[in-house]
Amino acid sequence: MSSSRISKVVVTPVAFADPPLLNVVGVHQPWALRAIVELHTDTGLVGLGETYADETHLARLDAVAQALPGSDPYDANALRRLVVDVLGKETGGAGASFGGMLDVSSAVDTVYSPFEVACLDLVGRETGRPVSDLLGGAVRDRVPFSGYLFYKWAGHPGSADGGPDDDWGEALNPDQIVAQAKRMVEGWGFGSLKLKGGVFHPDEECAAIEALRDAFPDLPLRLDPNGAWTPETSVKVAERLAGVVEYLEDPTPGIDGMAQVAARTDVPLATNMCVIAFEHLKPAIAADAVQIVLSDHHLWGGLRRSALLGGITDTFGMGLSMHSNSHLGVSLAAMVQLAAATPNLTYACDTHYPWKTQDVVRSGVLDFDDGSVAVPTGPGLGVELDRDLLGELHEQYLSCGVRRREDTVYMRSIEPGFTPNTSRW
Ligand SMILES: O=C([O-])C(=O)C[C@H](O)[C@@H](O)C(=O)[O-]
Ligand SMILES: [Mg+2]
Repeated sequence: MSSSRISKVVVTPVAFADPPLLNVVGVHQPWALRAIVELHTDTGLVGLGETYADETHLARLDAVAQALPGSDPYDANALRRLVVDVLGKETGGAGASFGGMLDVSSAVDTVYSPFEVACLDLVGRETGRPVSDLLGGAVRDRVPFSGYLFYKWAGHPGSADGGPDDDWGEALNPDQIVAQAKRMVEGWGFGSLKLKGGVFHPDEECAAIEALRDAFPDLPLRLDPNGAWTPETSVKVAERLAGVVEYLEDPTPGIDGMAQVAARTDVPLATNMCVIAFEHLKPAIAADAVQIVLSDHHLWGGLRRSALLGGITDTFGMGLSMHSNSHLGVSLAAMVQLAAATPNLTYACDTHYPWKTQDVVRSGVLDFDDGSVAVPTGPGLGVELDRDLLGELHEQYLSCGVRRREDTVYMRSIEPGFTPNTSRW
């Protein structure tokens, strides 16, 4: 039994430069926000977690952080009770919204997650075991990721507080998407590709997928329009891309809509939008609405609950993939540890990692080779904070002015008439 207790909790909001990546609700702001959670113990250890940093979420993290000293990092059930209690007092059980695409009915899982990850990091450091061992043991020593392609502008248009322009250039047509994919494949070795759609008419996005198929005959492909299409259009796209994509991700919103599409196509449907909490699994499975669930430990309540999700998808014969949002190295390490210990991870995981140019962890641990990351075998998550970089990215948070993810608001500052493309086509 451990004698260590949590003695101090530090939550540091950070901002890092993010390119103008387009999606169904708008465009990424010049700065992406994350919060880095540090749990210090009275035995001198530090455990790490990473999560969203929208200001409402930050306030909830801070409330939990204040209540946490004295807690036992081994007692995940007590941690969850504490989060439920604190949020009950702070919010009366309100949900949370993360940038227009992800709304959750309860904030418990998203607030609990970075603390649970940091506790597992602590326990791993104390016992000398990698987090994958604490989740049941690694079943693979490398975790495959897919190259995440985005339509994008060449740079952030004339924003006074804009971040530095990126060197990816414009990607607004099939040729430019293929060029982006070549850079992803050549630079990181990805063995599968996902295109973020929901930006242009589905015919154009299908043409981009077909151009990718011609350019990369052997790579599995995915298209994710984040619910931009009606069920009718989704069926037409599925007919056109049958045999071309390994799955279509959230072609249309909602369990009912996805079920209508699933009934009329053999193309597997994946989701990180209509099944984002345990309560959604029963209706989705009953309606056979989705064949693949994208797990996400930030959203599903940490690593153990994500492992539980893996078990449920296995039980019901569903596929399992992994979702990402713009993130830094602590999240990547947690994703890698979880994926390492997930026997039925049937698809390469998503990651936004190639899109960022800054980090808070020391380099050299989480390198991509052949599109995959070697599972760290050292204690805990296997990554260390670089305190200079943490300080730098915190300064960027303080000065950048962004306080929540607002893709639609930012898009409207550039195209005032913009309305989200949800169910548009
Ligand atoms: O698979 C997904 O739906 C995502 O990756 C959601 C993200 O928010 C993505 O759309 C983005 O970064 O714009
Ligand atoms: Mg998705």
